[in-house]
Amino acid sequence: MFNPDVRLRPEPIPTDFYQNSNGHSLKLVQDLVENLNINMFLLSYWVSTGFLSFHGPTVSQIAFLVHNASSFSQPSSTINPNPLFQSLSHTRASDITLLVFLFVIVIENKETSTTMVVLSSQQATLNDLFPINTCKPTPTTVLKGVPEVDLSHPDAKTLIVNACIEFGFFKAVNHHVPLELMTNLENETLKFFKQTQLEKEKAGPPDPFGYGSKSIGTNGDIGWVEYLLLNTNPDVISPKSLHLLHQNPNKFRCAVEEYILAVKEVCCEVLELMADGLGIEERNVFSRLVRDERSDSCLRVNHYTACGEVEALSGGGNLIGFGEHTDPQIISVLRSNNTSGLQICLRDGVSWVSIPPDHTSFFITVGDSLQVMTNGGLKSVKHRVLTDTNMSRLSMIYFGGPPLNEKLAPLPSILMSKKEQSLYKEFTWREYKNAAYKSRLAYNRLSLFEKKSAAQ
Ligand SMILES: C=C1C[C@]23C[C@@]1(O)CC[C@H]2[C@@]12CC[C@H](O)[C@@](C)(C(=O)O1)[C@H]2[C@@H]3C(=O)O
Ligand SMILES: O=C(O)CCC(=O)C(=O)O
Ligand SMILES: [Fe+2]
Repeated sequence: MFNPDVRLRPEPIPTDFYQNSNGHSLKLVQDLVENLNINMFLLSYWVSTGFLSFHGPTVSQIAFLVHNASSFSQPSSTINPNPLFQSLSHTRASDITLLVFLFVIVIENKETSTTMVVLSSQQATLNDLFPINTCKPTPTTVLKGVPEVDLSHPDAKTLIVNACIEFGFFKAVNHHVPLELMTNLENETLKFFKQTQLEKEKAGPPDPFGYGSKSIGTNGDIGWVEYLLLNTNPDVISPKSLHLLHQNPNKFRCAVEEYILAVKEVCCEVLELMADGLGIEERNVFSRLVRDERSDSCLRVNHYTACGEVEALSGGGNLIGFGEHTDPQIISVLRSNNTSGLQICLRDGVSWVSIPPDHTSFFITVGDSLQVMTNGGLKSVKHRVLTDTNMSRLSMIYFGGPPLNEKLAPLPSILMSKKEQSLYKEFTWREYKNAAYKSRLAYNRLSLFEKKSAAQ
């Protein structure tokens, strides 16, 4: 972690303060320090912020300082920026005329209280340095037969179960949530995202709730995304979520609350249809967990700005907005604007297909907890988001989760009717969530809870 004394000293960086690993980069740093009047404070601010682009009338060069987010636990919002920083505005990558990339690794020596900045090669390309991965520029396969279920259709329960067995995913139409309610939240959150970076960061860093940018979770995952993560239960609402709701205009709060009420209903309706479709007598076996007043559900709003020139610079592939993962909860209910980007992985485990967006519908994904409760009958679906070059994507996802103390294990009725052995150990949602939040996005978290003998 950064030494706060060093961080706050507004002095030029002494030349011997940084070292380069290969003899190329020193001049670049000197140029940056001299031409841009960068002082120690500012450099530290960038580093602890993790990723920042800037421009200004007197600034002829633009720098991206990139680091592995997991190496810094110092929250950027605790740093009081100096006036120089305030005069620099956050800018979209596509506004940038000249890019200079630095890869900065800060090594702190606790004994001597010194910090060394090691810079990678000046010649390094974006591909070498940019930590947001890209996908190979291969033609995208669009899933033609996206399973679509009219929630009011008499066969909905069977169609849902079939889609969840085949894809772990389906599109829900005829859900009775007014479009206006969805666009209202979309517009209110867009107002939030349009604020300056400094303003937005007052609601961060995510703990996991709050505003986050580029860093996803706390284990080094990075994507071309900024987001708001809120927990939805008023009784267990985190101080960060509360602060966000109260700091922002009333309209924002109403939009969030109204949306949560409506989307929770959709979530429970789908879960009841699923239980029915699986032949489970207790229709509310899944939905009661989400309806429970202690339910640990949350709402996430992801904003993926168009990646423009950064994409071109990165070799033409799409930037990863949100890397591949499964959602740990029971099911997730996703609604997005009409910008594409969502992809799911087919059951072969290797083919990725794009899901055409539909701003009037919900997309439902099976989460890990449902996989456990159905003993693997319904499997959680790997999904990811790639950014669009020209259009921003805004998505809001409701993650229906059980109460923290809820024990998760395959349902006895499923084991009996299918004459199966349990594939999973019993664990509480708290235990699973803790393990999940310690893992990287792409990690197969359920493997930690599989019964080894049954899995073989
Ligand atoms: C890298 C991570 C982000 C995440 C927590 C985790 O350690 C692994 C699971 C991630 C995920 C995916 C679905 C949801 O977006 C999320 C809120 C969740 O419950 O699990 C995120 C977590 C997060 O962003 O903190
Ligand atoms: O933003 C999206 O469309 C999906 C993001 C996602 O999968 C998540 O937040 O867990
Ligand atoms: Fe997800």
